[in-house]
Amino acid sequence: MKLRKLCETAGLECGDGDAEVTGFAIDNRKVAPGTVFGAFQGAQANGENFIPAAIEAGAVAVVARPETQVLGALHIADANPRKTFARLASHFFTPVPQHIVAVTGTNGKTSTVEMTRQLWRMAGERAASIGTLGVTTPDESVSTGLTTPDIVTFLANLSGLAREGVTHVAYEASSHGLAQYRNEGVAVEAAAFTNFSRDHLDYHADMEDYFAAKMRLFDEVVSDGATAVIWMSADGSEWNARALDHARRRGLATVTVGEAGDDIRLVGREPTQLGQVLTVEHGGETRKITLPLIGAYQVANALCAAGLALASGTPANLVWDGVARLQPVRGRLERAAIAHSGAPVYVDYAHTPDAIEAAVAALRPHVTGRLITVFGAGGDRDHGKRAQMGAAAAKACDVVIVTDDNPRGEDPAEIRRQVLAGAPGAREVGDRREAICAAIAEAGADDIVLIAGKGHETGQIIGSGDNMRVLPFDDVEVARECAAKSVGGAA
Ligand SMILES: CC(=O)N[C@H]1[C@@H](OP(=O)(O)OP(=O)(O)OC[C@H]2O[C@@H](n3ccc(=O)[nH]c3=O)[C@H](O)[C@@H]2O)O[C@H](CO)[C@@H](O)[C@@H]1O[C@H](C)C(=O)N[C@@H](C)C(=O)N[C@H](CCC(=O)O)C(=O)O
Ligand SMILES: Nc1ncnc2c1ncn2[C@@H]1O[C@H](COP(=O)(O)OP(=O)(O)OP(=O)(O)O)[C@@H](O)[C@H]1O
Ligand SMILES: N[C@H](CCC[C@H](N)C(=O)O)C(=O)O
Ligand SMILES: [Mg+2]
Repeated sequence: MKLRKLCETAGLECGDGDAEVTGFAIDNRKVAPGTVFGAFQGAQANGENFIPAAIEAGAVAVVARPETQVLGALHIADANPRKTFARLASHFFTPVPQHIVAVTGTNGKTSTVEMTRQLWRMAGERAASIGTLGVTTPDESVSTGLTTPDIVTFLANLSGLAREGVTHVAYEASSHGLAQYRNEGVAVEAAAFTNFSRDHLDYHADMEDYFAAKMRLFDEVVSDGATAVIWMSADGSEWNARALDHARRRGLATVTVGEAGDDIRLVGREPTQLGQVLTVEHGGETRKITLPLIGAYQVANALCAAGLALASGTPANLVWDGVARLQPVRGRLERAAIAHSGAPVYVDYAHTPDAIEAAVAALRPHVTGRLITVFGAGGDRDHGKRAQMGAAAAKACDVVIVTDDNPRGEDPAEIRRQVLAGAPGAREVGDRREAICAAIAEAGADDIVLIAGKGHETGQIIGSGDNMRVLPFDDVEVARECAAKSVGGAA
């Protein structure tokens, strides 16, 4: 496609620009002849320094701030180059699937996009999801490494999915992704907000800044007239009420969901051994639905997913039938093993204080003995959440073992110390395998073991920069190994 034509379609002024555009890149090392290069100031590097190298490699245009120097290629100047780049690229990567929905929130994004994908699939649609678990299509699941891929990968994935015949996509909009304009430029017909609590304060200045990043989804990213699906918990989170305000101010259709929701109202929840029976009011009808998953948090995600599927036009009877057939999401309260003693061992991706509380609350009704929890906190991430995670575990569990979880560039002992500061009485076992085996060996028949923090992850990240290594590590596999070895039973 000619550059001038592309600019015109995107509503940008690019002068003559008769060069042929062959692709887009935000990393000069990925530039080929005909590429449009996005030069962004980042957290680690300044992409503007790579403009000459990008032009040398064949870039025909550079999207960059007005004050940068671009010699030998067209300068598409904008004070917000990431936004303009996304807009331009979105007119190159076409067509995209007809139905696109997004999910944001501190916890529950991956679960909700995955459940939305499942609901669509059960309703007979060709559906995919994009998020922490990678790109999941009707045929396969491919990891992208980040929750929200970079804008080029995101748009290329969407158009690739459309070419494969996928018509419905649910994607996870992380706060990093939203702040960096990594996932936009396409028509988003509905978006969900799950919840908001502490995380990522290494990246965002404070909770307000973090919330503002999330609110870009309703304020700017979704299409005019889109639907906002908002969880409204019984305890009335102020953040969720504020999210609703944002949606209303933008003039979106709103669907409130939950105990305090008006549109999809959860009026009852009875835990059973392997799931829960929900009473849900929607569209003037009251339904009893058996959700084959445990834990209040999975209900929240399932109902938000239902809200998104309904907003995309999936018929209500198919959506609610689907909710009763949802499959577990990998690494989210996944029952990994049974110890010799009979104690079940669960793996969960809880890595925030709120998530630990939610995961423990999910298991508590199923424990007659002790709840034994093993977890740690990631390195090079929000330090302030560590003691709070420790406190959440210590308050609600009977035995807490603090271990390592992706120490990255930090000293693991120091991370554990910060977690332990909030968890009086907790034990410290640095080696994660040893910690998991200790918990499983100690569990008696009436106990439950929770291994939190890594969920679906398959590696332990040690070191950073050039010294970064990923050692194979899978909580589910390790739990099985330890269970096979366990001789069972606390005294
Ligand atoms: C803090 C953060 O979000 N960083 C991401 C972000 O970096 P950045 O824009 O700050 O880029 P940078 O590395 O400073 O470089 C600036 C620019 O120079 C370019 N560059 C750089 C070097 C070079 O040789 N040539 C070149 O052109 C880069 O491509 C970039 O455009 O954009 C990069 C390109 O897409 C990402 O690789 C990088 O993810 C890093 C590795 C990361 O760890 N990100 C995590 C924190 C993250 O994004 N997590 C979220 C949330 C997780 C969740 O809670 O679910 C996620 O969405 O995954
Ligand atoms: N609705 C919810 N409310 C509270 N906690 C939740 C909720 N959903 C999930 N969690 C907790 O958060 C963990 C991560 O869930 P999930 O992967 O769905 O979230 P996420 O938002 O995608 O996380 P990330 O930001 O790492 O991508 C779960 O394992 C669970 O412990
Ligand atoms: N998307 C999250 C995942 C955290 C998972 C946990 N295992 C950790 O490493 O802290 C992040 O990058 O902050
Ligand atoms: Mg996720």
